[in-house]
Amino acid sequence: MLEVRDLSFAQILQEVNLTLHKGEFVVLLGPNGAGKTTLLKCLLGLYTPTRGEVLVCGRPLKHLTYKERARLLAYVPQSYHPVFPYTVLEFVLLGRTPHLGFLSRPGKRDEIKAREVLRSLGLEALVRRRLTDLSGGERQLVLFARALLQEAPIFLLDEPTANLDLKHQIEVLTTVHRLAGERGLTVVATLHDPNLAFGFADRVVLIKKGRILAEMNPRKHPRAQELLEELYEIPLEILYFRGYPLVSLTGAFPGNPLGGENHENRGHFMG
Ligand SMILES: Nc1ncnc2c1ncn2[C@@H]1O[C@H](COP(=O)(O)OP(=O)(O)OP(=O)(O)O)[C@@H](O)[C@H]1O
Repeated sequence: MLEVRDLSFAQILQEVNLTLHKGEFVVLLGPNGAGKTTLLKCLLGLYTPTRGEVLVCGRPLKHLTYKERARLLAYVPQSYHPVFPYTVLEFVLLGRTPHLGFLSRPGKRDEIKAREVLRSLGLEALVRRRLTDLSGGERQLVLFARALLQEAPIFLLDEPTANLDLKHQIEVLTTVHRLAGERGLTVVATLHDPNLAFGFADRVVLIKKGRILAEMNPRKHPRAQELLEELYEIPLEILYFRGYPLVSLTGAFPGNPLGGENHENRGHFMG
């Protein structure tokens, strides 16, 4: 569905190879500045790779028109600062643009779809509110709604849960996971919470200093702890609870006798 071949971008990304399948939910995990957003922007065609290429459904991304790209790829950016005071409904309807003819406007059916998507995310009360007046989390959900309305088969999400409370984090990731399963959507999301990544992703790709450090099966990986410690350069533990890996940082907390400089003793302290 989406293939990254030997991609380098400036000094930021080096020799990235990645194949993303239909219906797969892949999470990019890595420290600040690792290159995750840059990779998403290369996948979108906002940045042109210095080397290598991106293939979408077997076609080089650079050969696709902007409209073709918009039909295939939906993007939710990390942050969005609206300039125009669109209402939520007007803004979400912009997601239909790639499906409309030249100079045509969204019709009644588009509006019904938009309202359905907003309702499915519990946002019906916001329909007439101005985008400029929303909280960061509400705006994030509206961006997600606009991307859903685009009905693209590939979803690129940059920290989709960053401004959301626990309930909405779970709601967004559950929706994404469901859509990947039901509609065969291919999803690439960057996340900063490894526990959410392990809980929802089919595959976790670790990115460090612009390179892929490893790809992991999120449920079980023999070197999970070692790899995450290498990724974040902190001591941590992975505990398994009800079949899910949970990353614990207690070994690094101040006052923990087995933490900090003594973290080589970790693994013996589980209480
Ligand atoms: N337009 C740009 N010009 C120059 N350097 C850039 C540009 N965009 C990003 N960078 C640099 O590239 C590196 C990777 O940035 P990127 O935003 O891709 O990281 P990230 O993994 O998404 O980080 P975060 O988790 O903090 O969002 C950083 O060092 C950043 O400063």
